[in-house]
Amino acid sequence: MTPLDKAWSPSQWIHRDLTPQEVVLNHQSVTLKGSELARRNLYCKANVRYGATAKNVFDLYTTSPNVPTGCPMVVYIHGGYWQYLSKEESAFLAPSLNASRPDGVVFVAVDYVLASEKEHEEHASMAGIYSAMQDLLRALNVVARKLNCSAIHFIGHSAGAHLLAGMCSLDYPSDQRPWLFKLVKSLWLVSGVYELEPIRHTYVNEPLQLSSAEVEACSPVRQVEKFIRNMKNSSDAVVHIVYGEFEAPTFELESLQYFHALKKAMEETTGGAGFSVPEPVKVSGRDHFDVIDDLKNNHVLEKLPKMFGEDQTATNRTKTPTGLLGITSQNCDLREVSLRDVVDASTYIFTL
Ligand SMILES: N[C@@H](CC(=O)c1ccccc1NC=O)C(=O)O
Repeated sequence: MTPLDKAWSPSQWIHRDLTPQEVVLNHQSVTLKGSELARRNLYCKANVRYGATAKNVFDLYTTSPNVPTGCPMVVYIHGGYWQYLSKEESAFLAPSLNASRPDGVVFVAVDYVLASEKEHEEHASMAGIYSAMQDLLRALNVVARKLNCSAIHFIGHSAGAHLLAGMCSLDYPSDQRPWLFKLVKSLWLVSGVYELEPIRHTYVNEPLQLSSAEVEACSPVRQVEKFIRNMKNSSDAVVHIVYGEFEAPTFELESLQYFHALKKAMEETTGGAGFSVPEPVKVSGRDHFDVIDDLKNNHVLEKLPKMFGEDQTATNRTKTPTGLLGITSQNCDLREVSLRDVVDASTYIFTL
């Protein structure tokens, strides 16, 4: 293993009695088991299509098929260097998040095409994976508005944090930005990668084959102005940058550099950014993997109330439930959907 490969292998830097291979397998098994618990105990509407391929789907998990008005939506985008894992391992936070509020949450586990899935051709490139995030944001807005969600919160881990930051740094038509970002209340960027150039010189690049154009367009640290342009339409979102104490030093640096790039660009923005970025949180005693595995039960859970703010104990809310059954999509091209359709349609665009 070259020093550069090691620097970009989070499994090599753990302080646990496991081999690097074991720690990756352990992450997969913990997240899979947690997700199976969600599938057993929560209502799940699987495979809602948001984009061009059969992998551009997400699953919705709720405490009941009738979602009370005002439930927040929480979206999880998995990591795995754009090559491993799937939505099947992405619902492990759903049980604890659903239990953390009286009305639960609408939890969304996202699938996306992986670079290793060559059958998806151009969608399996970084540019393809990245641009699918536009479709994802549009689709989530459609569903959130249909279910009368009060807010959307995003959690991305590792490569998923990269995609989440990327989703907020893409070019959107200016007339779409206000409604696409209006519901966004928080981003949780956990152990992310924000600059792709170093990765191009490691084993991670074998399936990715990054071009220099992709490195430029798909490195969020190089696109902070677009992030600010988009996110100033959010509802005063908080951007949390989180990483573990026992990360590879490169990963700590990625988080700190992204934080400073955002801060600098925010300072240079006239009229205020419309969102805030607290100091990055370095979670003690955690590595790249258990920093997210344990989000459900200890150190970071105490931060979760902040995720929902005053929604926690909302009692005076009008509780008109909205049927989750109404939002099954079958081969529905969400890119054709406008906000008007979603708000005005008496019969919804999805068919059962
Ligand atoms: N080959 C990597 C694996 C890895 O980075 C990873 C595995 C599962 C979930 C997230 C990961 N990291 C970034 O997305 C390693 O050695 O740690």
